[in-house]
Amino acid sequence: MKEGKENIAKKENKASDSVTIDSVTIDSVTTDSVTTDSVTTDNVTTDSVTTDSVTTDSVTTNSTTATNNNMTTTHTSNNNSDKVKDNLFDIDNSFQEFDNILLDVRLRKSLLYLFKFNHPTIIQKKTIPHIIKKKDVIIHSKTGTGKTLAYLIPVIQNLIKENLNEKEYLKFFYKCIIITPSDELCLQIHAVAQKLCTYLKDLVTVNHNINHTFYEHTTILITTPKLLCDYITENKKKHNLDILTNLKVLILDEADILHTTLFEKHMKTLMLKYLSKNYIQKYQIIMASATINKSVITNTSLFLHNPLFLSIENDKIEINDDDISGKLALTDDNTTATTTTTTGTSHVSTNQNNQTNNLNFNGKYYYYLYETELEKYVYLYYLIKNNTIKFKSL
Ligand SMILES: Nc1ncnc2c1ncn2[C@@H]1O[C@H](COP(=O)(O)OP(=O)(O)OP(=O)(O)O)[C@@H](O)[C@H]1O
Repeated sequence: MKEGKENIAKKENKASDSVTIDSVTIDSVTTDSVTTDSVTTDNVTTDSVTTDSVTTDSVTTNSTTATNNNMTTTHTSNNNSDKVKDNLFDIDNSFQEFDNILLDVRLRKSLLYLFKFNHPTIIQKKTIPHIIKKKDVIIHSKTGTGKTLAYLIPVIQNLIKENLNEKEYLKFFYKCIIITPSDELCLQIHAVAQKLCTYLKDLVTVNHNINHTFYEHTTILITTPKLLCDYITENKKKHNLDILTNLKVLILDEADILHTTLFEKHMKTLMLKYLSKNYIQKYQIIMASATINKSVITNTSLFLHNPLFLSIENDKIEINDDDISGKLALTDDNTTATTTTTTGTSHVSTNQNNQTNNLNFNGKYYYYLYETELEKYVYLYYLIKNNTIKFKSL
């Protein structure tokens, strides 16, 4: 599937090649609850970035000028935060390009200069405003539609805001944990998050604990269910340290796979013992998945707080804790349609259109039909595990 994803990226890059980004002028950047007077960012490689007037809910930035490796932002506080907060995004009209959404300048810079992405995909457009408002969401869209950035962009934006005023030792102590089924996926997500945080090294740091090579604390930790369980226990035992005390966002990527029996033991421990919704503090939960079925929603109701179901296929559907099964019929139909009967049949297709905005899927994909969900995931797990299929697939 990586092949397909790279093609999407290449296509989008091609489109953005025609846009000159030597000099960017930002008219409006929004940051709330910032009381810092001065924020300095280094490692900026832009030729010239100038922000003329930056208006924020609780902050008005008078001047932001970045030249080569030196960018300084000056903020002045204002108290009107809550009203404006709800209008962070004009969801219907203006959120067509990353260039005109209200993101931190350093985040936008990495999107425009490093990723060379100008436009959000449909699922990103749909998701980002809700995550930025700290809602629990379930992101449901086909593989390769940009779910990773759909949650990373708003989560990192929120972490930037939080960390501007944060005590130094709390900035880098596990504010966000991303759980995903395999080491390979951890590394892939890590690479994307790392790139997105290129200009934010003093505010938001990212790491994974694959191969247990990771001993330093970071703002974002990317991990698997087993590694996370081990890491929590190890820290408790050895250092009497609860690594979940500072948690603000929990993300389950490939949530459908995480809820198969393959991961049952560790997911149950995490959900019932460490991360249940009765856990001491409330944190935001985001789930991303290409297929959502009944068991996923039932299991996650253990710890989701009034989630929004955001899907490309269906319009936004509200799922309340006490109304889960009713809503499920909707998504269940979609899911079963793609996983029906004929055992062992395989297909190869090329040049399929997907549903993202102006993006076409040009790679190859293969699919096999199995009788049960479990067989499908077991098969897939071993394909990924043995590196037969690199990167992700569904
Ligand atoms: N806004 C964008 N513009 C152009 N390309 C994008 C954009 N967002 C993501 N992409 C590219 O699309 C590809 C697929 O993205 P991603 O891996 O996040 O999809 P996904 O929906 O998470 O897939 P999966 O279900 O396999 O996790 C990647 O190569 C990514 O770089």
